[in-house]
Amino acid sequence: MPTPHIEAQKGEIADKILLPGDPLRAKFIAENFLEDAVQFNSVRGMLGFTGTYKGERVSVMGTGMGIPSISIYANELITEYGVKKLIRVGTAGSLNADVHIRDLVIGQAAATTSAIVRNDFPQFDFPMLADFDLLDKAYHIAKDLGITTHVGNILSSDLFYSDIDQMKLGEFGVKAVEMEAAGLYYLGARHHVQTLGIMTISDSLVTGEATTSEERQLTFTDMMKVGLETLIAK
Ligand SMILES: O=P(O)(O)O[C@H]1O[C@H](CO)[C@@H](O)[C@H]1O
Ligand SMILES: O=c1cc[nH]c(=O)[nH]1
Repeated sequence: MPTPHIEAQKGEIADKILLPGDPLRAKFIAENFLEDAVQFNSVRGMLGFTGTYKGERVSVMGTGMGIPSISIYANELITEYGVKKLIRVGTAGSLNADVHIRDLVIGQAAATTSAIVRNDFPQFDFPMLADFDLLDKAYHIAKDLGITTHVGNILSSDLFYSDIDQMKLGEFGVKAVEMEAAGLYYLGARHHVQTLGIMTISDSLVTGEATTSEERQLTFTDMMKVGLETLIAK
């Protein structure tokens, strides 16, 4: 049965999915990496596709920007369509001088300005963690491909334009800021499914550098490959 936000029938979505924020990035992945890709969603322009990658059935779908948006899609994918492995492939801003534009950052854990945890657990701090099996696989796949990859804490901010001193977290080793991973990890814990965030550094809050659109395209391709290889790794 279709959900309020996804028009696919049951069975049209694979149990493994890549989740870029940008629905056009989902289309790019389907067109450039998947064979026999079929579009399963266009509700609100949030494009989703299922095809095969190296013979394995996989899906890719946009999530929109921010934790409220990714939480809607991840919830429906997990609870209504039975998705078990969800990997975000996003962009992020570096908070750390050692983390350069075009590098990959794999979010081992995600701090957040969102109240998602405090709403449910007012008396606890609840660390939001990536699935270790996916994390381990992604790191080794990226390393074997020769891609500069950092693993560690990230910040999932509610605001792209923030007045908070996010750079302060860089002093505590937080690698980068983006806007969705903590929400995805929280739902992974809630529903006992595997989740991971792999981000490409598109800009640096430390140096002010930013990638060109051509460079971003090439680096995005590395991240997509690592995400897909991780999804199908045994
Ligand atoms: O490139 P995506 O995956 O959308 O990720 C990042 O880019 C958006 C902000 O420009 C936010 O969604 C942030 O998390
Ligand atoms: O959320 C994001 C994504 C990319 N760059 C940023 O500074 N923030």
